[in-house]
Amino acid sequence: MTLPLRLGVNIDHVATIRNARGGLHPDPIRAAEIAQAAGADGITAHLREDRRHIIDEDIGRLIGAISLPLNMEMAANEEMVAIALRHRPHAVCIVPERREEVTTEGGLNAAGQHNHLKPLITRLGEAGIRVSLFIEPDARQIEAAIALGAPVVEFHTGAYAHAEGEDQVKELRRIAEAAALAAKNGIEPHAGHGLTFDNVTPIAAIPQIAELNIGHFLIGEAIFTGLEASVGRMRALMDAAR
Ligand SMILES: CC(=O)[C@@H](O)[C@H](O)COP(=O)(O)O
Ligand SMILES: NCC(=O)COP(=O)(O)O
Repeated sequence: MTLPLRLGVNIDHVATIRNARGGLHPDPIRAAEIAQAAGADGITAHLREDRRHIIDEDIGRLIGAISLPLNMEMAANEEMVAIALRHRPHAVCIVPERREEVTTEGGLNAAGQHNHLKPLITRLGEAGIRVSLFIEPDARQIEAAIALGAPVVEFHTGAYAHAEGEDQVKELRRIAEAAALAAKNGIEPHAGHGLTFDNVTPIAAIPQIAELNIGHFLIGEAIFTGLEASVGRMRALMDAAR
């Protein structure tokens, strides 16, 4: 059975441009509204510890302004859990963070942090927030997600996106096998990072994957064609892949 494939639009880098001058324009909330009108099924926003793009006020405003589910990406720490419990987004996705990183460079080491992650995941789940773990497409990390009781995992597609030729085929196979393993164990598989018009189709064609979270490329493309067209084209490519 092929599941419907949802598109989560990550609006982080609208905030990157806004923060470049410290003002209010461009407003990430306006971007979320346009993305919704263009076919997005959800909005993703990464509240990083260093607030390099999305800031705390954005989370509160997004929840008040949009009817789409908000997937708040966050590090696994008490500060972020408190913010999530205060705002109650539809979902959180726990991602690894290092201040010196340019972007999320790898997946969460769920297998090596069970005792740290388990209470956080439990508290968030008890608050009615759907918890996802941003992991590599790796059986050991999937087994850790099962042990942690995470209902969703999101596979880091960065290695796939940056690979070429046979290496990209191998990464695609890793993701497909990981999606099948997660689904077989009752975990809903998502995917994201580095996806573009040129590389999305094979990922979108993986039948078990229920959601793709895509941001940087769509915001960059929007500079040239507009956000509505950028999101609309990604939506069409994902639909055509199914
Ligand atoms: C987890 C992931 O791959 C992205 O959703 C994340 O938001 C990347 O971080 P930046 O948006 O800061 O590049
Ligand atoms: N979790 C992936 C995401 O939200 C967007 O990643 P990217 O498309 O900005 O690389």
